[in-house]
Amino acid sequence: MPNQLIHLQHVYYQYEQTEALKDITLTIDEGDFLAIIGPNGSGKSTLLKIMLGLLKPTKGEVLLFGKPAPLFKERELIGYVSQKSNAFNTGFPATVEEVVKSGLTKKVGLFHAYPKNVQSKVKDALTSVGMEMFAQKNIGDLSGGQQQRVFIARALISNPKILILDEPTVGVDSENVRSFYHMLSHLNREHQITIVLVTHDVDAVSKSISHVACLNQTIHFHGFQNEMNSMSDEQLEAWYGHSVRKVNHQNEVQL
Ligand SMILES: Nc1ncnc2c1ncn2[C@@H]1O[C@H](COP(=O)(O)OP(=O)(O)OP(=O)(O)O)[C@@H](O)[C@H]1O
Repeated sequence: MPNQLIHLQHVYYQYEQTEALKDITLTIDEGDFLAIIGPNGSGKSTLLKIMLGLLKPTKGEVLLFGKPAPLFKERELIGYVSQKSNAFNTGFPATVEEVVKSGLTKKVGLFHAYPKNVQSKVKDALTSVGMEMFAQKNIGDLSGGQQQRVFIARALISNPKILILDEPTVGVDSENVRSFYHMLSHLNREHQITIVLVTHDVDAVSKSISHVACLNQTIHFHGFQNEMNSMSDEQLEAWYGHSVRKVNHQNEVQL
């Protein structure tokens, strides 16, 4: 039986005025590469925050690595790259190496010494995202896509088992989006890192992912990427909330 890293059971989340999530039951197994897709305001970021244990569900249960979320303490097992990472102050005078090293802070604490092998950890993290040549560059001198890779390296330095990314390709130009997803696919397949991401790039991401979840308050579909092609137009419209056009490219679905 696959190892369940995250399990949500009948989860609801209510902001003051808005019911953001309704009856979500979802399991993420070790090795999955899951894309969560859905229209604006459909609850994607809220769902990620629930998975991270940052928001407590109004109703329902969240298990992280088999433990109820409030009892889960091994935070370094879950790497997170937020939407805000790419709104980084590009004038900030930090090298790529320093940014990646700062990912260890939650493990060593602010005033503790870094481990002796910190340089090799930085190098390994940068190599895994194809950015080892940029270690001494100022982060502000990199493109949006290169910065995102550095933030992923920062999340990877504490050896997480799962990486959670909220719209990681915002600020990545369209030519580089596919190679960005290819890099994530490499992390998933070669480094055995489970990946969950929120994205609007249904077409570009489809070659890399194993699973897809279609969200609009509740989960309208969760399954293998190629099974999404079997969703009827009625199901797609119920999910998306308005008329959509499906274009099949062998195993791809474009909306
Ligand atoms: N802090 C908050 N307080 C009140 N309502 C909120 C808050 N955050 C989100 N919401 C509402 O909850 C719903 C889900 O928001 P969420 O940000 O999770 O959606 P999303 O799918 O990530 O949206 P987008 O694609 O636009 O980023 C929306 O109706 C939003 O207005």
